[in-house]
Amino acid sequence: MTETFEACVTKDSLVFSAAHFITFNGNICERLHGHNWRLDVSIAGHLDENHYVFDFIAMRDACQSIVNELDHKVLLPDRHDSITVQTSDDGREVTARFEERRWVFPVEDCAILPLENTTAELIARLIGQQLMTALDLASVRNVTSLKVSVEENFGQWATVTLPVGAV
Ligand SMILES: Nc1nc2c(c(=O)[nH]1)N=C([C@H](O)[C@H](O)COP(=O)(O)OP(=O)(O)OP(=O)(O)O)CN2
Repeated sequence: MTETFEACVTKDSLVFSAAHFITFNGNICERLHGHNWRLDVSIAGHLDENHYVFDFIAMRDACQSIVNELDHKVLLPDRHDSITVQTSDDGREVTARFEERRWVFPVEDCAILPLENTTAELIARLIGQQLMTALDLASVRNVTSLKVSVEENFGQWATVTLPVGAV
C-alpha cells in the first residue's frame, strides 16, 4: 500500500448562517428554520514538489468565498419535485411554494441552488463541485479525492467524497 496524505481545512470563519426547509418521507415539509452550517474540507493524494497535497491557503480562501455567498441567505432548491421557486418579473422577490404554503423573500436574501432538496448531503456535494472548479482540481495530478463535510447542527453532519480525475 502506498502512503497517502490529506490536507484539511476547517475554521470558525467557515460557517454560514442560513435558513432552509426540506421535504422528507414524501410530502412532509419542514418549517423554515436556520442553522449555522460549518464546512470542513479535505483533499487527499500524494505529495507534490512542495511536499504538499494541496495548499491550505488556497483551500481556505476558496472555501471562504463559497461560505460568503451562502451566509445570511435563505437556501432554496430549484430542482425540487414539489417545492417551486420563482423569481418575480421585476426581479425583486422570490416566491417558494409547497402545496398550499407560500414563502416570499427579497431576492438578495436568497441563494437559489441547483439542488433537489437542501439536505446537508446535497449542499456538501454542491460545495464540493464548486471547489473542484475553483481549485481546478481536475488538472492537479497528485490529488485523488476531495472530501466535503457540512455540519448542520452540533454533532450532525453529512460528508461527500468526490473522486478527482487526473490521477
Ligand atoms: N442525513 C440528513 N438527515 C437530516 C437532514 C439532512 O440534511 N441530512 N436534515 C434534517 C432537517 O433539516 C432538520 O432540520 C435538522 O435540523 P435540527 O435542527 O437538528 O432538527 P431538529 O428537529 O432536531 O431541531 P432541534 O432544534 O435540534 O430540536 C433532518 N435530518
